[in-house]
Amino acid sequence: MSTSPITFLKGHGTENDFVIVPDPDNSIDLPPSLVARLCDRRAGIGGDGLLHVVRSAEHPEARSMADAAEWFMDYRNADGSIAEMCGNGVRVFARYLQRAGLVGEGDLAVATRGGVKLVHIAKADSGGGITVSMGRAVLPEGDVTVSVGTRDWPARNVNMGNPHAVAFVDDLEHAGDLFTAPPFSPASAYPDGVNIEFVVDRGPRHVAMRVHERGSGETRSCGTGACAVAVAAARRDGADPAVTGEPVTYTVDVPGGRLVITERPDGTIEMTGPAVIVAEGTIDADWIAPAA
Ligand SMILES: N[C@@H](CCC[C@H](N)C(=O)O)C(=O)O
Repeated sequence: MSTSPITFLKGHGTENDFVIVPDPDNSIDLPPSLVARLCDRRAGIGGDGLLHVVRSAEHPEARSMADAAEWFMDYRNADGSIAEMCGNGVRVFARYLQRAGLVGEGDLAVATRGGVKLVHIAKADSGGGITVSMGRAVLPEGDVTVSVGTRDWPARNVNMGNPHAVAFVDDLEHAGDLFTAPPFSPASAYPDGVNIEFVVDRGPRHVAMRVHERGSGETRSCGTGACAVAVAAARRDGADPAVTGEPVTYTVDVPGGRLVITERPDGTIEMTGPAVIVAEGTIDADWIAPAA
């Protein structure tokens, strides 16, 4: 079977990096094994994940959202697994659409497995950041424990469309090398796996985090994770916009930069951060389908 070359781009948001595969008609076969090879940093292009850019009307998982959002972010983790949402990814996705001339500055709706997300692309002369309305956090009841080596911490279970465990620690070094996923309990809290954030305070409504992402390992940033952290920090600090009627904003530093997260009195969460397209190229047809 002959394989065609694939056009790709590379981009990142706070150094959470992605292989971007534009495929408006959903005609490219992207099995998990190919996604994992593309995301491989030595044998492939390299990325924490892959953004498959498809028209919503052309994708079975997004057709029902096509009236609300023309484009579907078919997000994959670096190991080829599927995730519901990627906060940094959706900003990079919007930046790609803008760069390709498919959308302009201003407002845009993007379909994701976690629902339609509203995105605002700021004008270049006002910083050029991208703000995403991430929806509401869900905080399931129940104690969760995360451990690294001989240390363990209670963690807050926060669902941002995808699952997170947020642990406040004394020192980010206590998270260790994060080469492997930290154990958590009970297993029943996260039947589909979890993204784990380790958090320290930096100042009033200012925290820093490291993350081990489900399906990708330690990454330099996680947008949904930063939202989960901001909500967990606010509740720990006794701040609940639904009670006070006032929005609450946290600055969340990640190894790859800074995200600003605001929770509004109606519970909706906005995330603002950068999104950069780095390169564009073509994936060799022979590499896509190696000889048997
Ligand atoms: N890096 C992303 C999250 C990507 C999905 C995650 N690994 C999962 O499996 O839930 C972000 O910026 O939110």
